[in-house]
Amino acid sequence: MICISHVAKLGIIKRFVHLTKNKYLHKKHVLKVVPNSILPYNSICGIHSCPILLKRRKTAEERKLPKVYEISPKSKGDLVNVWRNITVAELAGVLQKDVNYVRDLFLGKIQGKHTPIEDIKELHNAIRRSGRRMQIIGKPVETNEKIEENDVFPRPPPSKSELQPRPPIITVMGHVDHGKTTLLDSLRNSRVVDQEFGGITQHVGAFSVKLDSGAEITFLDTPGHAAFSAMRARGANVTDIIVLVVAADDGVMEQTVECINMAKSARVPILVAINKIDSPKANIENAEQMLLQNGIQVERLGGDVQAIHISALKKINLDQLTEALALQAELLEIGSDPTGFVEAVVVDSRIDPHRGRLCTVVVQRGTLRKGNILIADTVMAKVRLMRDAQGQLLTEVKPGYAAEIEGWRELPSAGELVLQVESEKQAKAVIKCREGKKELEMQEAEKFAIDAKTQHHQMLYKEKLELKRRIGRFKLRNQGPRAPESMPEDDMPTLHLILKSDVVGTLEAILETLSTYNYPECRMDIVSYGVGAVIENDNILNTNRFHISAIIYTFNVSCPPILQQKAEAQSVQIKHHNVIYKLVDTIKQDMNSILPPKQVEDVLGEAQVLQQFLVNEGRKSVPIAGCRCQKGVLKKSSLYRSLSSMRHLKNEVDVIKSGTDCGLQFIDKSIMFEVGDVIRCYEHKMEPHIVEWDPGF
Ligand SMILES: Nc1nc2c(ncn2[C@@H]2O[C@H](COP(=O)(O)OP(=O)(O)OP(=O)(O)O)[C@@H](O)[C@H]2O)c(=O)[nH]1
Repeated sequence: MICISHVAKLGIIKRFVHLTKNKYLHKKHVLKVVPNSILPYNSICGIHSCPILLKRRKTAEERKLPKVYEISPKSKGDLVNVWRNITVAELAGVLQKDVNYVRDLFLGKIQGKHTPIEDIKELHNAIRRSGRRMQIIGKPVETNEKIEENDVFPRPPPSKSELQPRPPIITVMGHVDHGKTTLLDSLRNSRVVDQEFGGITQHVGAFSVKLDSGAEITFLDTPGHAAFSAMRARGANVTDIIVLVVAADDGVMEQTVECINMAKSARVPILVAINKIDSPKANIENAEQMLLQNGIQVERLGGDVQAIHISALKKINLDQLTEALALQAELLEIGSDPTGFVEAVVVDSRIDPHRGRLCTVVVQRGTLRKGNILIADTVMAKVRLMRDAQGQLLTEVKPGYAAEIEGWRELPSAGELVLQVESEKQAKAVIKCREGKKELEMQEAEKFAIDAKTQHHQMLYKEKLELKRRIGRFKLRNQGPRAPESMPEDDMPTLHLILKSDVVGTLEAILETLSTYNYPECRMDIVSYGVGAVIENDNILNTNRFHISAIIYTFNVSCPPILQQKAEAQSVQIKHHNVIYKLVDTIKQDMNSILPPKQVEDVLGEAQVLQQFLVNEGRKSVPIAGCRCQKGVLKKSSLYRSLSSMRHLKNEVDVIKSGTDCGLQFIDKSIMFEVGDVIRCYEHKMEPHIVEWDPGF
């Protein structure tokens, strides 16, 4: 035992502390040095008074390991309510601890925040580790109202008096290579197109252009298609006008038509830019005619869609295009309310290696400023910096303008609606509530999927049921005669039968037994079945309705004598039973009696090949099997019917008996023999056909 009284050499103490695994090392601690440990005894001796408290630090490995909570064998802690498939986040709520604490309780076996804990035993152990007890209850339903309470929504539309003019937001769309990027590039006066990999638009964002008139226009500098679809998919219609770029040398192409349809379904006005007019192959009339064929009638052809003929590359008529856009925007009376909480739409988001998460938004309402707390779906941002497309820092962003925002905790997706909230606390509450909503939606979707599956199963079940009914497998009190036309017209031997039983239960049991019948060579046709004595109708069925002769099988029911006589007169058989297996036997016999006899092979004898001889016949050598008859007899007339010669020694014989050697030659001379082959002699014979049916008893 050594008493530590002074910490002079921290390094030594650290090593010592590491050895002891004590949480704190204090001068009052009495420590034991294990012989042969890495700490030499002398290094501790001579240490004097120690006024400090040392906290043992975790090693890197220990830091990685989840905290271990012991399971208390007889936990008498608080009782907590949990439910099956409770998630880690939900359990954290129940235990009023954070998610990491809960993860530790599971010893790192469960990681995801929203992972449901399926293993009840694991859950039980984890709760015991927390010193509580658990009881399983049904999952508490969080009502929609409760969830809605914390969510935020866009404000109601502003009144006309609150509206102030704002730049129109333009999306440029068109077929691949028709010049969208070049147009945006020329409008912005930068060379985006040159920097693109393979010439395909990858740059994403939005920028505003100031016209000579002082008016401004904001262009969504994105592959119009993708941005537009993403925004539409999330219900955000950011675009005021679509510029449809059509290359004059190519005309309307597949994607041009798609864009027209998109614009129409979103009810966004179109302005056509017939591009590449500088190209020698340019055919403006043709392009306009093609547009007409696709429902876009330009002004020159008597319609109301403006078409500006431009060259994006040579910057021809670009002013005309922007002026036309400004004019159209004026006609549309585009305006917005720049006051109050910000409402915006995410145009794009990306991660910059130096600046972190960035997201370009177009402000639709309110004025965006540094420090604003924003929320997009379940992602929040505290606006740290705002820049325009040229990278200039902005102090505020008014409606109709775009800005790239820094300060996002995670990346929001394009098309998400961005809303300003009062504080980070409110943002967190909104996120929680939206996550709750999503979970509910997921549960709904799951429920929907389960319901759909159940319905599908029920449908299958009903179909099977119907099938069973048709083959007479299912219980029905009285199943009327089936339609005569439901019987296939073929020559297959068929036993037509009518069943009469005393009670439904027995009838059901008989039908169930009959349903096991599946011998393919004789059909069982249950014409009708029912409960009760044989009635006139059962009998008449045979002659009048079906022109078939069905046998009436009764089970524990009688047949009035008069009907019996009538049946006999009409050669209708009525067979009475009171034991099911006997009834089944009778049915089998009746089936056997209608089946024609079948041909079977009757093995007469077997011979084993001992040697193969090759005998010359004329110029050919033919094989002969030198055999010994081992079973029965070999008959020349029956053996394979292809035997050309059967000899004992040198004599041609007709029969070889068991134990006798012989030489066999087949008509088919290509048959070669090997020692050990078995040659079987058989005859065909006719046998009564016996139905194979195992009803299970
Ligand atoms: N002659 C001529 N060529 C043009 C004009 N505008 C674009 N181009 C050329 O057409 C090609 C395609 O132009 P882009 O601007 O990349 O076309 P895009 O529609 O953006 O293509 P994607 O990004 O692939 O959808 C490039 O080689 C441009 O130089 C024009 O006005 N005249």
